Amino acid sequence: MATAFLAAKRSKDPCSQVGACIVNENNVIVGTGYNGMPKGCDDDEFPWAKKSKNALENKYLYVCHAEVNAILNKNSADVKNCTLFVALFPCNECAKVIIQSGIKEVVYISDKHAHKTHTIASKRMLNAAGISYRQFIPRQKQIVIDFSEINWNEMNQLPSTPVKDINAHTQKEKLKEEDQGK
Ligand SMILES: Nc1nc(=O)n([C@H]2C[C@H](O)[C@@H](COP(=O)(O)O)O2)cc1CO
Ligand SMILES: [Zn+2]
Repeated sequence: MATAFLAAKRSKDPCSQVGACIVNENNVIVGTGYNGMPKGCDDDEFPWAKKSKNALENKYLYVCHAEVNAILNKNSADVKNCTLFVALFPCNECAKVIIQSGIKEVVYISDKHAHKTHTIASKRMLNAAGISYRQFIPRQKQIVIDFSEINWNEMNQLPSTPVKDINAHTQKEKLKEEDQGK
C-alpha cells in the first residue's frame, strides 16, 4: 500500500492524488499506476477542473484512473490472480477492467465515496464476479522517506534533524523489538 501511495505522488491532479500497486501471488510487484492524463494528452494542457459547467473543461472525461494505469503498466504477461492495492475504492469503470483483467482481490484504504452510485455499481459487479475486497488499516500513520539514510553506516552516526529522527527512532525501536524476539 505504501508503494501505491508513493506512486500517487507523481499525479498532477491538484485535488486527488490516487495510486495503485498490483502484486502477484508471491507478493511481487507487477505494476503501479497513478491518476493522470492519457499519453500525449499534456498534463499541463488538459483541464484539472471539477466543477466547470462545460463538462469538456473538467478532468473527468479525460483522466485515467490509478487502477487502470497500474493494470496497463504491468510488467508481467497478465495480472491473473493478482491483488490490487489502491488508496480509494475503485469506481465502476475501474471495476470492469479489474474484473476483465483477472485480478482476484482489491485492498483499499478509503471508501469515502461509498454512498455514490459509481461505488455501489462497482461493488455489485465485484461481488457478482467473485472478487474479494477488504479495507487496509495501516499499523502506522506514516512512513518517512529519507534519502540520506543510505549514508548512515558510512557516517557511523544517526541523523540529527527532526524528520530524520522519526526514522531513526522507528528503526531503533524495531531493532530493540527484534532483539527481544517480539
Ligand atoms: N478509485 C479512484 N481512482 C482514481 O484514480 N481516481 C482519480 C480520478 C480523479 O483524477 C481523482 C478524483 O477526483 P476528485 O473528484 O476527488 O477531485 O482521482 C478516483 C478514484 C475514486 O473512484
Ligand atoms: Zn476508476
